[in-house]
Amino acid sequence: MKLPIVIEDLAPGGEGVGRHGDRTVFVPFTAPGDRVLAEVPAGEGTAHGTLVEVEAAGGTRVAPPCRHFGVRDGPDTECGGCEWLHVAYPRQLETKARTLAEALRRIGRLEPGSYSMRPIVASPSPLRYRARAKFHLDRASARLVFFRRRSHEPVRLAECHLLLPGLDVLRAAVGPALVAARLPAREVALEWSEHEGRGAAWLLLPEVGPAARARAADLLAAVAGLAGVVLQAEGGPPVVVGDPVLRQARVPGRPGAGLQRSRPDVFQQANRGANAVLVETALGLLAPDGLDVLELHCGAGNFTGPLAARARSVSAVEVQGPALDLARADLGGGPVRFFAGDALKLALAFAREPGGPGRFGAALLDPPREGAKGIGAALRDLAVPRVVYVSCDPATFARDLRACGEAGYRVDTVVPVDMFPQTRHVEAVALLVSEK
Ligand SMILES: C[S@@+](CC[C@H](N)C(=O)[O-])C[C@H]1O[C@@H](n2cnc3c(N)ncnc32)[C@H](O)[C@@H]1O
Repeated sequence: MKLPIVIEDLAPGGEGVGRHGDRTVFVPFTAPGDRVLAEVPAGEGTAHGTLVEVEAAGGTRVAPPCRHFGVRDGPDTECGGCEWLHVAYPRQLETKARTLAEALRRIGRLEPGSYSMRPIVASPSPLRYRARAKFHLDRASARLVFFRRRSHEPVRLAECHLLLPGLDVLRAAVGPALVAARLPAREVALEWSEHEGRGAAWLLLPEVGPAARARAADLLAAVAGLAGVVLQAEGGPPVVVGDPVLRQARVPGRPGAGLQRSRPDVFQQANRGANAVLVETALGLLAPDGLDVLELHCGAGNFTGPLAARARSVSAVEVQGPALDLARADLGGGPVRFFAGDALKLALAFAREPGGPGRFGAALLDPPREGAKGIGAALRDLAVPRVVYVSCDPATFARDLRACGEAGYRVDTVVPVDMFPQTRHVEAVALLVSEK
């Protein structure tokens, strides 16, 4: 049935949310203040509706710049890449900060006011900010595509307003070249270095043998600006063709502030401008000057380099070999010692060593989306007085902060950072201080 609904807010899942009588209704592609007509399943209670028409636009609605965004009304619409291209950026920021505070309260048992919540840090660019992205190859159209929202149907991209212009050009060239080179990639990751004006690709293939390597060389010859490719079969080792190791400026436009190696199969923050602010925020909170620092989940050394410039020593832990290779190539010889392995196991092992407790004056951790279960107790056993936790998932972040609280740490400050404008995702940094 079609129901009139006034959209009151944005839900943590990204949809607009409003009420019809006593029913709460979630409607994608709506903005707070919109008066809409939505198709809603009959019944009672909470419902998920479909937008039929915006009868009157709310004050937070803006015109989305992309032809692929919004309700399905033709081929290549309802792209799953963005959620909030129709919502004014200040409202996106406000919603993200509130979602984070709510997760901290509900899951972390951290009441507002019991810690200092700083204003959310905006991305320097709300559009055209991505230096890397993952695509699928649609062989029928010879295009790199995103999937439609909640489906595996291809959206054959003619444009994407999240990609840096150089990455967008690479995207358009790589799809047809993959088909011409007969490389049946199931997934494709592309990365672009604004500093070098060149890019690299990672291809997930059914198998990687001499034929795939020869075809990858054809691909490199065919695509201007593509410097190298990493080929991988499911569960297999990465195979490098050409030179896929890019140099990214740590601060975009300021190569003098340092360069960092990256490769498309190794984790790296996609939003280089916001990443520079994230690193500065985390180090500002940690104050690592002159300290021996433990860094967990160091990846390719995003925080490690700036830490090494200020700390007395850095012990950096990472589980992924190629990430460590990049970090070592950039930072070997400095005051950094790298450890390959699981963050929790190594932290516990450090704590058991003679002189372990008290060995580190500060710690920084930046785990993947799943968080770092058990890390609170390990940090307590190490007697680390100050810890900065960087997270891309409010739910696991809140869970882990709660466990850190149970292990004797007080959450002092939290800073939300927007790494992913036009989506519901939010990054967060917390400073934890030992109460012991
Ligand atoms: C969110 S990324 C952060 C990487 C890096 N700090 C950066 O800013 O680019 C998380 C990193 O944790 C690593 N990782 C995942 N599980 C791990 C574990 N159990 N032990 C150590 N590192 C792990 C991943 O390989 C990845 O490099």
